[in-house]
Amino acid sequence: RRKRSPKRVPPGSLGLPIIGQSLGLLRAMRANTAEKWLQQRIEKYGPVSKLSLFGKPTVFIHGPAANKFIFASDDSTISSQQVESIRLLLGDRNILELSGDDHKRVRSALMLFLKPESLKQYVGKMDQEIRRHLEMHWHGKQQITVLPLMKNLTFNIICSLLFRLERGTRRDELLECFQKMIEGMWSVPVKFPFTRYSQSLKGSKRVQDIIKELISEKRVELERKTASPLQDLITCLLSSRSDDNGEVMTEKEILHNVMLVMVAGHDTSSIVLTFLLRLLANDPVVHATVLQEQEEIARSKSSEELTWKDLAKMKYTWRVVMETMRITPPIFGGFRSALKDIEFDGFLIPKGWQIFWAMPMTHMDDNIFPEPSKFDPNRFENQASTPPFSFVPFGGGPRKCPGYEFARIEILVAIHYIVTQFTWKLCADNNFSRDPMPVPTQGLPIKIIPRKLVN
Ligand code: HEM
Repeated sequence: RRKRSPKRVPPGSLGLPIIGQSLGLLRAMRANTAEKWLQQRIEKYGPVSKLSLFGKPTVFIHGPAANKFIFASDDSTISSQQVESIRLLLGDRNILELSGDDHKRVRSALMLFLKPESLKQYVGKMDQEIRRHLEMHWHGKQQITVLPLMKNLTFNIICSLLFRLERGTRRDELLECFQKMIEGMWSVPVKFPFTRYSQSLKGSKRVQDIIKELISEKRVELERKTASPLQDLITCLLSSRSDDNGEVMTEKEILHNVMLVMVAGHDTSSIVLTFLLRLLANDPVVHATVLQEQEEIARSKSSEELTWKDLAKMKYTWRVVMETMRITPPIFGGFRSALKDIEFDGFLIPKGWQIFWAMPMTHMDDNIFPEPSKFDPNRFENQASTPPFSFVPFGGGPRKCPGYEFARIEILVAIHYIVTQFTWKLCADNNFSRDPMPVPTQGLPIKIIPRKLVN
């Protein structure tokens, strides 16, 4: 009988105990040189290497096959893995913590509201929220800072669409506590009273209390039939029923998943919008083409508000959004955990080790996207030509972002009104750091000039 040779763990070094290579990676993220840092590893050790990150032995993998392995493997082989500090803030029954049937059940319930057929009817509501935002925060101003405003906008859209929580003192309080929670989310999880993390925990506690109140109120409204099941995400989750007519999600699961959706949906879209504005300021040709497409839509639209049909016409603008996410994906990468000994590319990933994947490694690969640093939205003209698992800003497989359509609608509606109502110029340099999401210098201050509206 042929003896199978034992597989070996990938080359590389685990570095110093506990610290490993964490500080090096974090430093590179902040200096926006993380891609270079990873490239140097690849040159030194090859495409698969071992290192130690955040106290755990880790295998770094990259490329389309690695993305496929991460996104398409079944969750008895590798599991999604969240940092303990974040689990404490969002709750242990949020979808990122779930696997197998639990994950499928909660995901299907979320999709009832987030699927395009449901969201179609809310384009008008998003439209109103965005126009109100521009009226309040842009008109009459000469200079604004984009990132905080976009965060405010996406938070308000989430409150209005997902919770039907309209403007007022409760929404203001929710925003205040939510911001407190977010500020310390990625800080060192030390729970002394004065640390950022303990402030974050306090914020999370108050956010959870407000969401619990909302859930109870909506439960009563549903019973009295003064609310409809599809009016917002919470009523949708409360109303979804299993085959035996039982509730699909427990109250705790509804709470923890509402917490997660608030975080997942607010940061990512606001960053895409911010980088889109930065890019349009830097590229007059792309800006002119987007403006032309949006002005044509403004001229031809049949009602005051944009409709689902109008969004379908924004083909070039969406390509610009995709190219923005290719060059600066809001999510740099992530971690999974090996649940058993696994082989990848001829190497052993031992049970219990982390697996680290990084999105920019395929987005900036010149074999997949020629001249990767060039901003060229037309590379997405024929989307079928992009190889599978190469362009993954929304992830892939069973955990692919369920908020894709929600994000598409809010980004397109926002950009429609911004380009047709304003021109703008950057006031700071073009640099950004990662924290771990990309953050432009000073939050991207811009000078704005209102345009004459087209008829
Ligand atoms: C441009 C905006 C967005 C980007 C780039 C984005 C990106 C991603 C990515 C890459 C993942 C997968 C992470 C992984 O596999 O480890 C993900 C998951 C997720 N996203 Fe998004 N997202 C965006 C907007 C949203 C919005 C608007 C919502 C909700 C309204 C949302 C809700 C979620 C949820 C719930 C998951 C977890 C899915 C699961 O584990 O099954 N995202 N997102």
